Amino acid sequence: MSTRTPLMAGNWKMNLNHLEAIAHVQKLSFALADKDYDAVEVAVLPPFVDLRSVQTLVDGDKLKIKYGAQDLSAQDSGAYTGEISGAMLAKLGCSYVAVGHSERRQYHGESDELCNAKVKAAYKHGITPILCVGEGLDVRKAGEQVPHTLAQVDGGLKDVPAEQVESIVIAYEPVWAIGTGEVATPEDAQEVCGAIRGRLAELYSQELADKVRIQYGGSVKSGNIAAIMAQPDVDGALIGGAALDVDEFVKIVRFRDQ
Ligand SMILES: O=C[C@H](O)COP(=O)(O)O
Repeated sequence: MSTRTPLMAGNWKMNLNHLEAIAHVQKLSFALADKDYDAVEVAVLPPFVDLRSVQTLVDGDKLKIKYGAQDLSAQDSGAYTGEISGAMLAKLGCSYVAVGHSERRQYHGESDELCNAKVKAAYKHGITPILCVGEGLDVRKAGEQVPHTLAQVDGGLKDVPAEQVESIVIAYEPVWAIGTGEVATPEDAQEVCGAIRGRLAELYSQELADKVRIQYGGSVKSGNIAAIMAQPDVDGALIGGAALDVDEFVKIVRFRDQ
């Protein structure tokens, strides 16, 4: 039986300003109890401009909620207008950073090479990357979801050493299921998450592969999370829309109660 602690991470995307972020995290922390954190790791990924407020709240009230960013620069510092470095995120106490979310790949042209540089930048500054991978609808229709996604895993992890990769989180998010209400079936999720674990075993070792947490993401809600989490290679979820509703997010964290 897996000893991996599930990670439920709420990706707020471009929602909630810094005042709304404070109210949201306060409400979430009131709703969650110690036993929730014993069973599941809970994290939020707010917009950059909210992170200082979230840090102050989490530190001041000694909250057990983890937090992180939705992206980072591959560069450390310098003339990169609009970019945010891993060092800056580390200073803000970020535990996690999403890398290569499909919306970054789609709207900002992020390649596997850039994602690989961002994974390395995150580790350089002691932040755990959540490497996002997954296929679009055309790839799914062609039945190529496994090789497509494994190529993204290969690209994102190129030359990243085992001692770093053993802590990575990989989020499998079929693009056709993101924000569409079209959730992948639990079997769809398991097929690709299992293949990702198999690839980690090939690239590194079975021991390492067994340590890595692999999330599913795409229209996760309280009503479908239990069946997805019942799959042997799914270790949590990256949650978009449903994470903006505290009550719904808490129900997802408590998936075992359903
Ligand atoms: O990062 C989260 C994913 O893009 C899923 O978003 P969603 O839950 O709104 O479908």
